[in-house]
Amino acid sequence: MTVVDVAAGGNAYPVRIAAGLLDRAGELLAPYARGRIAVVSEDDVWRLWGARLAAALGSEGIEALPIVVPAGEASKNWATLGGVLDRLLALGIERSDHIVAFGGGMVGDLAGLAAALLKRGCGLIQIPTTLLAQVDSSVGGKTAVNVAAGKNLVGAFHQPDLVLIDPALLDTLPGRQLAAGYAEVVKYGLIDDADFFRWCEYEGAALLSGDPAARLHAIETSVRAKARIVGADERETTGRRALLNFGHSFAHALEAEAGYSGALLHGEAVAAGMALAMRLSVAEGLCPDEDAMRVAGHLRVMGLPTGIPGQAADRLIAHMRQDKKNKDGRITLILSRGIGQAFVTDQVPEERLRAFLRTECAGETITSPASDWRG
Ligand SMILES: NC(=O)c1ccc[n+]([C@@H]2O[C@H](COP(=O)([O-])OP(=O)(O)OC[C@H]3O[C@@H](n4cnc5c(N)ncnc54)[C@H](O)[C@@H]3O)[C@@H](O)[C@H]2O)c1
Ligand SMILES: O=C(O)C(=O)C[C@@H](O)[C@H](O)[C@H](O)COP(=O)(O)O
Ligand SMILES: [Zn+2]
Repeated sequence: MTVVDVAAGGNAYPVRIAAGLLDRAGELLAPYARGRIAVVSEDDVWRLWGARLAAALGSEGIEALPIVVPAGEASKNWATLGGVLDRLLALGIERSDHIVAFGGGMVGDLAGLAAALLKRGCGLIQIPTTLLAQVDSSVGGKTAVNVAAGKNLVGAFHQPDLVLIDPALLDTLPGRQLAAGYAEVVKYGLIDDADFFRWCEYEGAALLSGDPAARLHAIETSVRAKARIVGADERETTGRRALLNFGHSFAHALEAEAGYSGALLHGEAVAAGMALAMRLSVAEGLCPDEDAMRVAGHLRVMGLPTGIPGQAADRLIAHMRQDKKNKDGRITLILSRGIGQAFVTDQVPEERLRAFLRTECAGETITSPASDWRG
């Protein structure tokens, strides 16, 4: 088993990674349970894997108390959060108890926020079931729901006490979801690890086709990168953690335009957003064109969207004005000086950003299964 420690929130917590870990959940969760433990999940994950988790917990005499919400990003909202909190209260969950988030990033963010709010904060354990959640959302303590004004605009930092990553859970994940999660893997290469981006170019296809070694390498490298950045800037105050938002200013605007529907997955939006961030960096004279082309080429080969034809630049800018990274009314972006050299800036005037987006929105469709989406 690989263990990566995340130093955040005053305490370090372990991220345990190994195929088959789900079946050891009873033994690993026993120190956090008192004969029973609430498990927040969603219907597809619970149908596929709920019995395995319940059996693993049962083997140590722990009763799983499932709270199951509908699958999909549309559940990451106030109403569902309220329902989860009511259920937790009805179950008599106490502040010293732990809640298990068992699902992808949607469940992780929703259950994480419920844990942050319940009785002003109870314990949280993440058992991520998508590639995206295993490489990104289960680690680092960001929790949130989407609201009418935008993506993730209401939330809290609430670190888990334990993260259990079982790559074998990805065996049932549909290919489109794997590819979407892969966008966040590529992100770590683009932030500050050019060698890892090169690894992605060589091994990304193996990872998506289910190769266990490639999968494990991608998860371990991603979790280590995330732990390093979160450890340096837990609450995104120095700018270091904001690097994890590479591609996200655009991505969140695109997701809002898609109405948080399954038409555009978060990871797909991040892929398009990263391609845009690279091209904007080129347009600003910051980054070699060949790097932007290399990134877009790789994402496209992996079945991810890299363009935004048919979108409305003004609408995207309106969403971007709500971004949490903005300060003093200036849009803050993560741009790039080249692969592995991302940085934070508020130096792109809104009018240049608008002109860039207008050109992009008027661009040609670049076809891939995911980029059929036109908003
Ligand atoms: N907190 C963070 O740091 C952070 C980081 C990245 C993304 N996010 C958030 O995560 C969310 C996206 O997460 P996601 O991509 O995991 O989406 P998701 O949680 O909606 O899961 C995607 C789909 O995969 C299905 N699924 C999950 N596990 C499965 C399995 N093992 N087998 C078969 N199907 C399975 C789900 O039913 C769902 O339909 C977004 O809300 C995003 O904002 C948060
Ligand atoms: O952990 C972080 O920090 C990230 O930015 C990771 C992102 O992949 C993730 O999508 C996150 O939820 C975005 O955070 P937000 O603060 O922009 O809502
Ligand atoms: Zn993300």
